[in-house]
This record gives sequence, structure tokens and C-alpha cells, in this order.
Amino acid sequence: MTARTATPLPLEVRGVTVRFAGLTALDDVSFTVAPGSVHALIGPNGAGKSTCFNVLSGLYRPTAGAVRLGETDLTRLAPHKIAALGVARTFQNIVTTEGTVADNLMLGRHALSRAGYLASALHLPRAAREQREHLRRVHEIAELTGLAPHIDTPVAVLSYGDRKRVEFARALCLEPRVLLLDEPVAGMNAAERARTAEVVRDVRESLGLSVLLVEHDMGLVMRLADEVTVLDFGRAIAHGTPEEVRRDPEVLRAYLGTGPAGEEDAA
Ligand SMILES: Nc1ncnc2c1ncn2[C@@H]1O[C@H](COP(=O)(O)OP(=O)(O)OP(=O)(O)O)[C@@H](O)[C@H]1O
Repeated sequence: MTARTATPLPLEVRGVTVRFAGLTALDDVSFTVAPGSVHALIGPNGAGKSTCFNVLSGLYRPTAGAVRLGETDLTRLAPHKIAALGVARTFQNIVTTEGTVADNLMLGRHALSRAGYLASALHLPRAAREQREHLRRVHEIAELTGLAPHIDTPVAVLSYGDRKRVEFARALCLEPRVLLLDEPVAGMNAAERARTAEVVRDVRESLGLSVLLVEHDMGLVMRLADEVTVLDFGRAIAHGTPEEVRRDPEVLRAYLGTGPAGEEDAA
């Protein structure tokens, strides 16, 4: 069972437009998440960040434009197909509440299972072998994300930060090439935020995958991202390194009154 993460591919967003009955939530947005990079998508409330994530993960169909992973066109594929092709996501809100950490991570492996439901149900040898392999990988991912001490703990009794990390680890269990993280530190305390930043950095380095991050915590964005795309009223108004975008006059205007992005919130 080889990890797919060895071959990262660029995720290209080209001219994506999304309209909802009279409102243009995304207007001809283009950017590329370079292989192996951490790319942040930032912007004020209502700028179109979640809409963009929903297009990338197949929950919304764009009115125009295309999304490609390497040579593969993802633009109108169903969410499970996009996930199977290597683009996994987490959600802002925690969806995991039942079972142990191991149970939840095994659910993440389910989409990769080749033996099939019937073989598993009948306990055929191939299915049992696959199951052991999945469990081994689940332990590795738990180790990588700092969840190893909690592997047999029910998710419901974990701290908020650990539960958010279970979501993250579960997405990693799909062996993604690109991981879409929707506000990974929202609601976390300072220690949990720092820990999560460390985990994202470690995972990117050891698995070589690309990360696209939507996050309001500018301190985290400035520390983690290689590249930033700034959305405002559905338009991409700036691209560049964190240092470049925080000095960009258009970005400062979009965040009017907050000063250079990142200076007031270096958590
Ligand atoms: N399903 C929908 N139907 C109608 N309008 C929508 C829908 N989803 C989003 N919008 C609108 O599209 C615009 C962009 O919203 P979106 O949630 O993508 O912004 P955001 O940058 O993620 O904001 P936030 O930081 O507050 O989460 C907003 O004006 C929003 O009201």
C-alpha cells in the first residue's frame, strides 16, 4: 500500500466564477498551489474563501472556469471522486464525535480499501491483510499528528484541539496529494494553535504533500505559508509571499483599519 504523497502535483484554479442568484461569490479567480507548498487563501468575511473550498472539493459547481490536479480535470466531479484522486479536506466544524481515534482514522482509510465491502464482511484473507496494513498506516499517521497517545481514546473525551487534529489526521488517511484545511486553528487556544502549526509543517515535510489553507489567524498564515492568495468580494486581489501581500496596498485597503496584515495578531 504505497503512499500517494510521493508524487505531489500542482492544483490549478483557472478563471473560477461562482454565481448565486445575482451574487458573484467568486469572480474569475485563478491561482496555483505549487507541489509541496503551503498556500494560504485569505480575505475578509464574505470574500469567497469557503465558496472556493467548496468548488475545489466538489460541493459547488462553478459557473465558469476549471480546477485541475496535474493533468486531471476535477471541475464537476463528485466530492468522493475528487477525494479519491488525491484532494482531501477538513471542515471548519468538527464532524467527528463517535468511536475512538483509531476508529475514525480507519474510516478515513475506507475510501482506499480495495478488498471491498463483501470481502471484508466475509473476513476473506485478502481483506484481513488489507485491514492490518490500514491499521499500521493509521498508527503511523497518529504518530505524525501527535495523536499516538490517544489512539484508543474515544474522540468525545478529547480536548477541542485534539479533536480538530483527528479531523486533520483522518483527511491524511486518504493519502492526499493536496490537503485543504478549512480554518484548522479556529477556536483553539494559543498552545493548541502552535502545536497544530508544528504538525502541519511536519506533515508537509515528511509526506511532501501540498496544503491549501483558509485561516483568519494571520500570525499562523504568515508563519506557515509559502504563498498567499488574497480574495476580496470574490476577486483575487493579490498573490505573493506573506511578506509581499502584507505590504500590498490593495490588501491593506481590503483589511481597512487593521494595519499591515499579521502585525496585530501574531499568535
Ligand atoms: N450557498 C450560497 N447561496 C447564496 N450565497 C452564498 C452561498 N454561499 C456563500 N454565499 C455568499 O457568497 C459570498 C462569499 O461567501 P463565503 O462563505 O465563500 O465567504 P468567506 O470568505 O468564506 O467568508 P467567512 O470568512 O466569513 O467564512 C458571501 O456573500 C456569501 O453570503
